[in-house]
Amino acid sequence: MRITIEEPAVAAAATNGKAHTAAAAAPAAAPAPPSRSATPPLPPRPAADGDEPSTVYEPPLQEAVEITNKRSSDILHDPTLNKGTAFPLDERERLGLRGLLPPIISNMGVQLERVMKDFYYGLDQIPPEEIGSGITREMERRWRMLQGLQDRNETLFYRVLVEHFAEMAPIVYTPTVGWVCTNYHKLWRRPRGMFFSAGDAGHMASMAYHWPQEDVQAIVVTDGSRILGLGDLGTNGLGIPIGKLDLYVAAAGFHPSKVLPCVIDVGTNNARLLEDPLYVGLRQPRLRGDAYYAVVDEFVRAVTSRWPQAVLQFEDFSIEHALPLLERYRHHHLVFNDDIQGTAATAVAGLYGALRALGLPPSALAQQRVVCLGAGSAGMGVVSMIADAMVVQGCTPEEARRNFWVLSSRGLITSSREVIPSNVAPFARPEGELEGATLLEVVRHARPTVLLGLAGVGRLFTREVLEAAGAVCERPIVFAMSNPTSKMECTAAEALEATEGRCVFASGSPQDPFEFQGRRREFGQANNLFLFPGMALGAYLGRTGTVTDGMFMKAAEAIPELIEEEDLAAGLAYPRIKSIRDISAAVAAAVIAAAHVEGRVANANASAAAAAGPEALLRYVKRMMYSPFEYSSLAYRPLGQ
Ligand SMILES: NC(=O)c1ccc[n+]([C@@H]2O[C@H](COP(=O)([O-])OP(=O)(O)OC[C@H]3O[C@@H](n4cnc5c(N)ncnc54)[C@H](O)[C@@H]3O)[C@@H](O)[C@H]2O)c1
Ligand SMILES: O=C(O)C[C@H](O)C(=O)O
Ligand SMILES: [Mg+2]
Repeated sequence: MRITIEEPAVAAAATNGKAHTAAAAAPAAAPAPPSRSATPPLPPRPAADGDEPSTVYEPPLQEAVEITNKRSSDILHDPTLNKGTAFPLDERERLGLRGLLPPIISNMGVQLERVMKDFYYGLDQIPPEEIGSGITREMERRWRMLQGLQDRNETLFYRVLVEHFAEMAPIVYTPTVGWVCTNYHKLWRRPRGMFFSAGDAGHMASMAYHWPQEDVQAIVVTDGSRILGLGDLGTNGLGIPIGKLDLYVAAAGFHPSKVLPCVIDVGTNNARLLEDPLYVGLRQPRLRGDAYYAVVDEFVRAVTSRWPQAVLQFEDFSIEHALPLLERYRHHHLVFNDDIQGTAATAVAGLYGALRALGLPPSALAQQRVVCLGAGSAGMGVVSMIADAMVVQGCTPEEARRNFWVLSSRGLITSSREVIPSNVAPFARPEGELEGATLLEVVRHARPTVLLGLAGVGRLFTREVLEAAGAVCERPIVFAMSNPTSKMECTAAEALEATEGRCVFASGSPQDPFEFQGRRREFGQANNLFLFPGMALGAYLGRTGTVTDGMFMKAAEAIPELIEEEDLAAGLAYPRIKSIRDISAAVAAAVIAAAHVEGRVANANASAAAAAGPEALLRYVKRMMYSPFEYSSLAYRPLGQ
């Protein structure tokens, strides 16, 4: 319900000194006569049918004051009340909107500019060519269409997404989501998720209560500092948690109303965004050091106090903060870092899958020689977990470490380098072994069986590198894991051509099948989408308190079991993503089983299911998953009607 107060414009002019609304700016009317009583005179009664015409009725000018008893998202979803990014701070505070809108308060002129740029669609948005050859205008159109559906009817949106996951994941998720984040401030329609910023210090705990859902089970948060391989996109990075949580619902059966995408805006160092009048994030350089951690700590306290059972996934934090934040919270909170841990488990799963495809047992992992391009959050997470998996397969930690050659932007890392981060040091090659060597030199020298790309730069697996990999190994495993498509180390076609079709290839961003040497070739997607939805579901259902390395290891081992025999014969290292719900259920069950062995399952039902054995546990997980295949009833109906 809404109450509209209409006041004579002169009153507004008297208090404010100048007319400041569209209505008040209309041509001036004669001032009302001074009143002798304390109550203002009633306006003349409008003429009614049958009245003698006397004077022309002149309605008082209206000041646009509207008082509403609606709050928070109900206001944003009421088109007559909504002002989008133009809500001033006092209204944001009084109406429970703080946190539901980006931190910048725009005026209508900026909003108008955004609309007009969109009206001349495509003239201002970054052309898809710049984001990557994988994104076409048709993909943009499909993204807009699906987003409209999600805003109107989430049940139908998720039904469509579940039924057509393989076609639609590349639209709502990687790689199209990279284009969405780059253009987020230009595509802006209505907010989804929450915005916490450095300007909200001291307010975050109360802001969490502005979110209308009492029961939030999963939160994905970014600070926008390393969005895919696209760098610092500031508040625009919120597109990534939104895409990840779309997969939480579609792939793992979280209820759509119980997931919460968040961005922590501590500024951006992206000059293009800072100069763009349409940018909706804080216009300041990124906070660092103690000031940065104070903001993230307050955010974590705010959301974990309001929703203590929720799983919190950290996503796309730059190398400076990704590992320190994980270490800061992982021992006391239900958190994980998808880029470090989810990617690592995905790579281990893919290697087990590739070995199966090559007809080798899991124990063969311990004999692989691995060259990893990229020593960042993802690269070192992957290398460390593969080494742990090699130990599971029978070698000593020292033997495992000798199987790796890791390169950063300065080439091969050896212990003769002056500064080596502590998580990289165990994998530095011995002093004197080709410090700073190029990838090509390293491939020729190390004779790898596995080539991993996690540098986020694009096309570093050149034809020469791939030919060398094919020359030193009969069936090299090549995973070009950087995202989005433009940052992949090589395409599937490049890998196959350079190795005469012998390599087992997978990539972080999807690759279409094609004919090669008279045979249709398809490829696995080495993307953490195999891990994070099921990991979160298992941790949430189990109420596991924390997320351990053991839970990730068991999740990784569960995935290759699900590759179909005919797909193994065709050289696929991963199961097909059309089976993503079964895969996520299996991952969740593996996670609960591992946590059960570690004595961490606090939910009695999950614990009993784990105790009853793998089949009972999988059945329990599947029954707990939300399905968008039926609308739920919003009116009471006796059973059977
Ligand atoms: N497929 C997946 O599931 C998945 C998961 C996580 C991250 N990624 C992708 O991995 C990439 C890296 O992510 P990150 O979080 O590790 O980033 P990061 O910034 O932490 O690390 C990047 C690393 O690449 C190295 N590097 C940069 N240029 C290089 C060059 N020319 N040669 C060799 N190394 C170079 C840097 O030195 C650094 O070690 C991104 O593109 C991201 O999208 C993919
Ligand atoms: O988002 C993805 O597609 C995978 C991964 O988390 C990444 O950062 O690239
Ligand atoms: Mg990521």
